[in-house]
Amino acid sequence: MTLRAIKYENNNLEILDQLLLPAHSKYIQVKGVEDGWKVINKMQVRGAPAIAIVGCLSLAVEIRNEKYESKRQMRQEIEGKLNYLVSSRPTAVNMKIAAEEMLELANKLSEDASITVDDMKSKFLLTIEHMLEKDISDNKAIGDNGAKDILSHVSGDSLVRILTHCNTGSLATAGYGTALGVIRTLHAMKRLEHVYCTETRPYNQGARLTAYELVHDKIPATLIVDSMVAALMKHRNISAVVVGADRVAANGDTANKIGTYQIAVLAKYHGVPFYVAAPFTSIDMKIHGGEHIVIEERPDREMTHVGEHRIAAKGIACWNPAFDVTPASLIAGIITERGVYRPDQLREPPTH
Ligand SMILES: CSC[C@H]1O[C@H](OP(=O)(O)O)[C@H](O)[C@@H]1O
Repeated sequence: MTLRAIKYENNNLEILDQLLLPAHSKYIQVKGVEDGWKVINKMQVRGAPAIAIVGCLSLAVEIRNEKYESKRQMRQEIEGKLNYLVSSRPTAVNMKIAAEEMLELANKLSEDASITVDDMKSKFLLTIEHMLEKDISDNKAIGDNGAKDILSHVSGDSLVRILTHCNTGSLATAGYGTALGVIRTLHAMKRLEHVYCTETRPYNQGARLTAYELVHDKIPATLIVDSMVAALMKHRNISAVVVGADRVAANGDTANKIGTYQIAVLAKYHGVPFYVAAPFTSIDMKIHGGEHIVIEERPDREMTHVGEHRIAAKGIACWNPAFDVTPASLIAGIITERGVYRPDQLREPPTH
């Protein structure tokens, strides 16, 4: 049974409530855009690609049974709902890119005199539904491209040891995953000796979600605390670090889960190649560099409590940025569905 963060059948949208994992596996229904905004903002569903897919599917669920007077009215309502969904979380670019693309489609359809308002709705809904299968095929291509590049830097048929951070698997996407997709492919090729996954405080995507996926898939793995990364690189022969991305700027600077930047610095110090795995739906060509990426700050309670249990002294001030930016200079390769690129190749990827 494959792990699914998102279930969408017969216009019924459900998401796996990731705040309850790994103890409880419970799906909750998303009945429209308001629900979509809430489950994304609360991080019941999270992960850059999954955010865009759930956001757009929540729009699909909402508009499917709506009656519109005209294509113009439909387009105007779509724009307002898409802008609302983009506001649910500011750092990952996928929802913003999806909203721009869906609005461009709505404009094109509303200006096409040869189609009716019902034609416009069905074409619009089909495009959203296609996001699910496209994300999975992108992730499998990322897995293949990443595994091939990592193995090209090791001798013979030796096995590799990979460190990853946060969760970038089936629980962050429509399925298979980005960085975890590379790990799944290496495992399928029987070239993966071991995975190390960080706990990823304070939301614990690594301990609660990545460990859950790795155990589910029976992939040999060890959980480490975030502060163990330097010791791990010193004492274990890590072949590569592979992480995901929430927003890659045009120069390759990458915003990803908090803690990624310090792992990249340690990888540079220890001579370990550091890869970012991300589909082009996570690459923001409209911003030059990482200094323009808005970093979401989350509630103090996500640091001071684990569930209902307080672990930090009452009254202490907290700083809880959910992401940090890794400069392109620390990134060996950006693994995409189209190939693996050096950061400076993103603007004009080489044609292989
Ligand atoms: C393929 S998921 C990309 C990215 O999203 C995660 O952030 P969050 O759990 O806050 O949504 C994490 O940064 C992953 O690397």
